[in-house]
Amino acid sequence: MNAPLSIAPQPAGAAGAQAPVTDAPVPHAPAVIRFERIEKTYPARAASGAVAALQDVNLTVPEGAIVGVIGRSGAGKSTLIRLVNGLERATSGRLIVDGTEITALDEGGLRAARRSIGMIFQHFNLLARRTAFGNVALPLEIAGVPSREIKARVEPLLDLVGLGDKRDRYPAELSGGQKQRVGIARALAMRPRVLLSDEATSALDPETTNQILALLRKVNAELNLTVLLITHEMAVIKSVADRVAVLDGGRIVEEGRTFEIFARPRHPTTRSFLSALTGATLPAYFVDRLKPDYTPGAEAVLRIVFTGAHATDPVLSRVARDLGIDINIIQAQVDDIAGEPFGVIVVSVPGDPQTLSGVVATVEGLGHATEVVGYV
Ligand SMILES: Nc1ncnc2c1ncn2[C@@H]1O[C@H](COP(=O)(O)OP(=O)(O)OP(=O)(O)O)[C@@H](O)[C@H]1O
Repeated sequence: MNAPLSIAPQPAGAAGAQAPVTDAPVPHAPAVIRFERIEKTYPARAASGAVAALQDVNLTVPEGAIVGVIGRSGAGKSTLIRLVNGLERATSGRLIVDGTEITALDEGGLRAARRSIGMIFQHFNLLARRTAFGNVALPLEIAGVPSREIKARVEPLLDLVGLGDKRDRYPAELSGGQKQRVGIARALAMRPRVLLSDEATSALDPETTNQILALLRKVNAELNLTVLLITHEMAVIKSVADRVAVLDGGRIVEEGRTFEIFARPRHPTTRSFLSALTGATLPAYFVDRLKPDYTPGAEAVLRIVFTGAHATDPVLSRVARDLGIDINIIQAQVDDIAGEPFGVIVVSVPGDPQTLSGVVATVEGLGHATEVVGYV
């Protein structure tokens, strides 16, 4: 389905209570994680009422996929990921992980199920008194694996994450990125089928973030590991996730292939995450001038997404010619999302509603998606 984007502002929360928008069917690979009508309500405390942290969450994570869940602070991301390994219990609904109904397990059953689920954390959660080797070995020791086998399993894992030469270093002697590599090796020690990533790159600088995300892609591909990650950064989703679910106020408001969501975001929350990403790549002097609303004489800043083989130049020259307007190119870049070419061009055009809707209609009529980023 190629529903064009409308530039008409949608009332806040207009889509919030509806079913999530999704146009990409979940691939046919078997589901390794499946949330079915999951609800999670934290009970009332003395000073505060009950909190509905997750409502009617339905989400499928296909085998071998990397699925990202993005949401703002308080959207319910941590709650969602902690349900998967039973650190939180759902109030209602069914959650199936690797063929086991997690929601039906008692504590003993959960302990066993956790062995096939690895997890990495924002602050790494390493034991300061153990070396890199000792941290990776810990889950194996707890499971009673003989020490010779532990060595045979831990050393290749340290090599896999690029830390073969740091096996005897303590966390305090490692950089943030190296600590997260230890965290990843530790999460893989029990040979899980599922890896959960809880804001694993939020404490890292951009370059280290990219290295860790590349490592996640590598272990996903080499070990056919299914990955569910939560983040508040669209850049993380763009770099690593095959599919994305947008969580807002405890509900999944949009879900689909990352490429499709980037090309045609439909929910206001998704759009605002993408605008923030576009904003982050625009020159600072320009972002400082951006206003959310039109004032007479202002120019509209339009983000146009070109997918596939469409050329950009004929579109812009045609719009300029047909409407008799000037178009200023502010930024143009060709990106790659999950291996598919994806061109984004940011332009400014006359911002009066009539001209702007003419521009949008022409560009969308040629099959491209548009979004008004703001006005200057
Ligand atoms: N143990 C708890 N008891 C009561 N309320 C909780 C508890 N944990 C989370 N909440 C509430 O549930 C909602 C969702 O919280 P959650 O931590 O899942 O969100 P989040 O998207 O992970 O946020 P952040 O990005 O800030 O970590 C919030 O309103 C939060 O205050």
